[in-house]
Amino acid sequence: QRVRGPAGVLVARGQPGGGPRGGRSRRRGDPALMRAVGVRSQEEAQAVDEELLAGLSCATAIAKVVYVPEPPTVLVICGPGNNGGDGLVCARHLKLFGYQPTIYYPKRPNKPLFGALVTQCQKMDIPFLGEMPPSPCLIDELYELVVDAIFGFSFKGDVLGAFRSVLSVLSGLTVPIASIDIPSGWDVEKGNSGGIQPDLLISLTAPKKSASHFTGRYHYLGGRFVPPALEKKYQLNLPPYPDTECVYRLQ
Ligand SMILES: NC(=O)C1=CN([C@@H]2O[C@H](COP(=O)(O)OP(=O)(O)OC[C@H]3O[C@@H](n4cnc5c(N)ncnc54)[C@H](OP(=O)(O)O)[C@@H]3O)[C@@H](O)[C@H]2O)[C@@H](O)CC1
Ligand SMILES: [K+]
Repeated sequence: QRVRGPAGVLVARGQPGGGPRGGRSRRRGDPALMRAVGVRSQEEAQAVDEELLAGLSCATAIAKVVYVPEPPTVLVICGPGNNGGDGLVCARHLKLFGYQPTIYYPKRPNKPLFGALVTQCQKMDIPFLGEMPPSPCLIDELYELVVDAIFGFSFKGDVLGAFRSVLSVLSGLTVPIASIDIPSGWDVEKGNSGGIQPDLLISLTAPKKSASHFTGRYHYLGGRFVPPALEKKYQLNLPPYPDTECVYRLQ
């Protein structure tokens, strides 16, 4: 029997990520099991899958750029929405790729998906910081890379609340920043010339208009999950991902 594992791939039950092993076998349609697992609408299931695949794309793009020295220590800063969720998934895959991620996740939404993503990171022994390192030089000293998973395409206006000071620390960094989908604090369409300037941008699904203001060295497209009908409807003209790759280098 095959079930959906943590990375959104199909795995055999009893294999890592494949659910309960051994013990009393459960018959199909067991109501207790259904209650424990929870049921998802088609739309929710698709959104979960996309989030998981988006996070894998981000970790893959970072691994392709290969930041040295080894083993690279990475600070992953996660925001309150799905961009933050992508950061959690990215951190987990970075750990599997041999990196040493640490997560700062100060504003956690009360939704089961995000709770599950945190648990998965904890099970991988990824540490969570209680406080943001207060100065850019402390981050420069402790980490080789910062992953910006704070805000994505739903960000609007000026940065409000606690992330204002987080972004002000990030704008003083010497170590490179990898931004997921959109550099945080940038207007989704117009960018932000005074904001953070990432070295790597991983655009998900399709680059947003603000990507034309990106001046860093590496730009990848990730999230190979767009159905052909949707690509046609929105005229996305996505590039051909080679072989089984989940990322495509645009710059
Ligand atoms: N097909 C898809 O959907 C896919 C989506 N994907 C990923 O999801 C990302 C979009 O996620 P998202 O829509 O959850 O919102 P996101 O940008 O993470 O943050 C919203 C949060 O920010 C807050 N906030 C807003 N403005 C603010 C301000 N000025 N100052 C301070 N806070 C502000 C806002 O607060 P609120 O307005 O609710 O109070 C809310 O809490 C997308 O970029 C990509 O990474 C991929 O996984 C693949 C497929
Ligand atoms: K971001």
